[in-house]
Amino acid sequence: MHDGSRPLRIGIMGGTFDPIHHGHLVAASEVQNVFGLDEVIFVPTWAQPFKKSGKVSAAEHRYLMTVIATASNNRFTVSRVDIERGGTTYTIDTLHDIAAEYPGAELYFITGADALAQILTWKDNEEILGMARLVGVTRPGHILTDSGLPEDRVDFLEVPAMAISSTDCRERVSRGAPVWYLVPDGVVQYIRKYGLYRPHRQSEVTSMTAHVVREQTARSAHEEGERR
Ligand SMILES: Nc1ncnc2c1ncn2[C@@H]1O[C@H](COP(=O)(O)OP(=O)(O)OP(=O)(O)O)[C@@H](O)[C@H]1O
Ligand SMILES: O=C(O)c1ccc[n+]([C@@H]2O[C@H](COP(=O)([O-])O)[C@@H](O)[C@H]2O)c1
Repeated sequence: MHDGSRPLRIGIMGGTFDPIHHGHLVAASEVQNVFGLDEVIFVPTWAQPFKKSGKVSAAEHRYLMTVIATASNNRFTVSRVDIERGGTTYTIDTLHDIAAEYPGAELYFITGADALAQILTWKDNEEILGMARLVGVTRPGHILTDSGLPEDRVDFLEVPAMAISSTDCRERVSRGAPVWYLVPDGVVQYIRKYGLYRPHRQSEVTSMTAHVVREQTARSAHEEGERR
């Protein structure tokens, strides 16, 4: 338990989490343990800059799955900062919002090898490195390199190999294959309850929450505006 004798150490795991899977959870748990983090905050994106053209599930579904997946871990929490801000999700904004909530805390931004390799293309990456240490974790199929990042701001951690991706989970559900043991049980049940990742036959799935309907209406209006 944190006794106030040192700054709080806060991990931040940003992600699309469509859906959250055990690769995310193992990575966060390992970093928490090795770096003695007081808390790891999972931050579901609103619109990741490099994934804007792809179809992503409603943020409320991704947020709720993340809450379900992390609920049993005392040190895991979920933040809505990126969802509430809306627009394109830039990590620099996430860091400013979390830093404002935890003044004086040391921030550790956790990324898989694939995301780390792109960090020099992220908005305000120098400022990101000034605000947080980066922790790059191994991920099967991706090479973990520093990509020219300053050595004193980046740490590398080998985590148990989990060859799981959200893309693979979505693809499995769409063809009726199981995702048990790839994602937490509650997430399997949530996916089934709301008919996620399947061609929708709305009458057969539990109706969507008002939040999701509002979000989908707002996104459609926004996309319509952009087409004009
Ligand atoms: N199996 C894994 N092992 C280690 N890190 C992972 C793993 N899966 C995802 N990550 C990291 O978690 C963060 C969020 O990932 P994200 O939500 O995009 O999952 P994903 O599986 O890569 O999704 P998608 O397949 O839809 O691109 C990123 O930093 C990513 O590198
Ligand atoms: O800030 C940026 O320019 C930027 C560009 C790409 C990705 N990110 C962040 O990287 C995190 C992982 O994203 P993703 O899509 O791989 O789950 C998430 O928090 C994104 O907001 C951030």
